[in-house]
Amino acid sequence: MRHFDLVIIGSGSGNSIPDERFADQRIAIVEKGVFGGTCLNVGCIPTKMFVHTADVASTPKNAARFGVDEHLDGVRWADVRDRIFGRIDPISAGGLRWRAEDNENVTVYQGLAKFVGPKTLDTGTGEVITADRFAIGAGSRPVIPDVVDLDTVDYHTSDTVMRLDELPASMVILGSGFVANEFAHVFSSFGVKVTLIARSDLLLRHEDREIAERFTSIASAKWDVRLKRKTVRAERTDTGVRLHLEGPDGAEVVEAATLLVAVGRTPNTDLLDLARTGVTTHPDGRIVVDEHQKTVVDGIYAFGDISSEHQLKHVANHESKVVQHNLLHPDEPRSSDHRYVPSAVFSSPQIASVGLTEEQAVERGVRYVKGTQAYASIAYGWAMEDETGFAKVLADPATGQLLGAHIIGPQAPTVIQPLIQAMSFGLDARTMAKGQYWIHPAMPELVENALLNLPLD
Ligand SMILES: Cc1cc2nc3c(=O)[nH]c(=O)nc-3n(C[C@H](O)[C@H](O)[C@H](O)COP(=O)(O)OP(=O)(O)OC[C@H]3O[C@@H](n4cnc5c(N)ncnc54)[C@H](O)[C@@H]3O)c2cc1C
Ligand SMILES: NC(=O)c1ccc[n+]([C@@H]2O[C@H](COP(=O)([O-])OP(=O)(O)OC[C@H]3O[C@@H](n4cnc5c(N)ncnc54)[C@H](O)[C@@H]3O)[C@@H](O)[C@H]2O)c1
Repeated sequence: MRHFDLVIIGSGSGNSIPDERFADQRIAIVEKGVFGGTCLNVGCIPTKMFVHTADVASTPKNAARFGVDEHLDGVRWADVRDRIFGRIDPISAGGLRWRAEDNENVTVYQGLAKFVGPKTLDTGTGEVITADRFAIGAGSRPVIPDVVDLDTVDYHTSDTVMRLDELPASMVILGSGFVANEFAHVFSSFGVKVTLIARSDLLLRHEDREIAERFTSIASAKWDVRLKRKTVRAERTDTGVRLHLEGPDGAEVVEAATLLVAVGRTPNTDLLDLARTGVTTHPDGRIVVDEHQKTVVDGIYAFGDISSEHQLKHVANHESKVVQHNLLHPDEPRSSDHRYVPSAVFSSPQIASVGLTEEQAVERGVRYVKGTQAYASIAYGWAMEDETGFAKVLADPATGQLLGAHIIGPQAPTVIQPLIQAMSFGLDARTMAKGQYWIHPAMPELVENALLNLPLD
């Protein structure tokens, strides 16, 4: 049986662990799917390439108010898709080739890893291996909801919908979170009639309520948004799919050419037979880790979607760097920093947030003051004719320390970054607003004014 110093399960964020400092270690990487993981192949990167393309396709809709008349001649789906994957697929293939052929100390196993004993792994390739240490970054996969007869219809998840052969005339999207709202923007901008089915009373209900309410109201004007609906049964039709729903007005049906299921992601722990090696999991399936990303088994670490409550690439990257350090310096371990984890929804409009929502502040009894600023009242907002976007900041009334920040509107994920920086480094709102220049008339003036609008002494 071959023995390694380190085995990495999953080639997503885990692939960045072995660098030149590991040159004297024998390393195995086990990957069951496409090399490079979710973000590169079926997640952040292709979706954002589609989102930008959707932004380009939707400009004519908003052009007339600027006195510019434009029209969309068409969307060449095959060209859109092939531009994106024509860039991504070679990166994945190149990454695999580099690890498998050019890294002398690394062996790549292309199979489904499963523990068969303490620190003993079946690589799914016919070979069982052992190692002193393991780094588990096996990620998550789409949840398939319990809807009667769903298995009898052709449905897509984020894993497959970006590679459709052709654009459908219509799409029903089950779910109301990140994936649902990003793809609703993409496909509706390409001319697909989109219906969104949400269980909750709001889209993006994890966001600050005022932000989710604003988003839901904008989305409802563009898409057929069905809130408070339970999907009970799916049915195949001659032209696609029919969903049977129960909602506030009783039973109803929705039909579309294509169904996209986007109701969350579950960690891939069930594939790993972790009990064989003693690694424990939370009730929701995530691997239990401490602040050093260590599992309960000495020498076994986990990071990213398989263990984190934040299913975000910047978190997976951060945690994999912590694992990398702790593998190299076990006696001086680093801790992961989850104090201010930001997130962004790249839909239309865009949303970004960090820290507490107003509802969380109330629930936790945290004292706060609030400052808001509309894009419509800053100079660049006039330039963009934005009428719906705003920023909202929450701060401690005694110290001025920022507690949370939420932005809906153009380039929100970029505009929010100085607030993430201020929170991470403990810069108070007044010093931040008044202690630096803000380029005029640029979009960060939104942040400056939201800070100045905080009722602080
Ligand atoms: C559509 C979509 C859009 C997203 N957009 C964003 C975004 O804009 N920003 C953001 O921050 N995050 C985004 N995310 C989330 C982000 O992609 C994930 O948080 C991140 O990729 C997780 O990285 P990871 O290294 O933990 O796992 P992954 O990248 O998923 O890597 C895990 C790898 O392990 C492999 N694997 C699993 N089980 C086994 C096994 N038993 N044996 C061998 N191999 C195994 C898998 O095949 C996979 O390649 C998006 C996700 C999706 C689905
Ligand atoms: N921009 C980004 O950072 C980005 C983009 C895409 C995905 N992601 C990550 O991937 C994860 C998965 O995304 P997601 O959108 O699938 O999950 P999500 O958790 O964001 O949203 C899932 C939604 O589906 C709803 N839901 C659950 N079961 C349902 C059912 N049976 N019928 C109808 N609705 C149901 C939930 O109430 C929830 O609102 C996210 O949590 C996020 O961390 C991030």
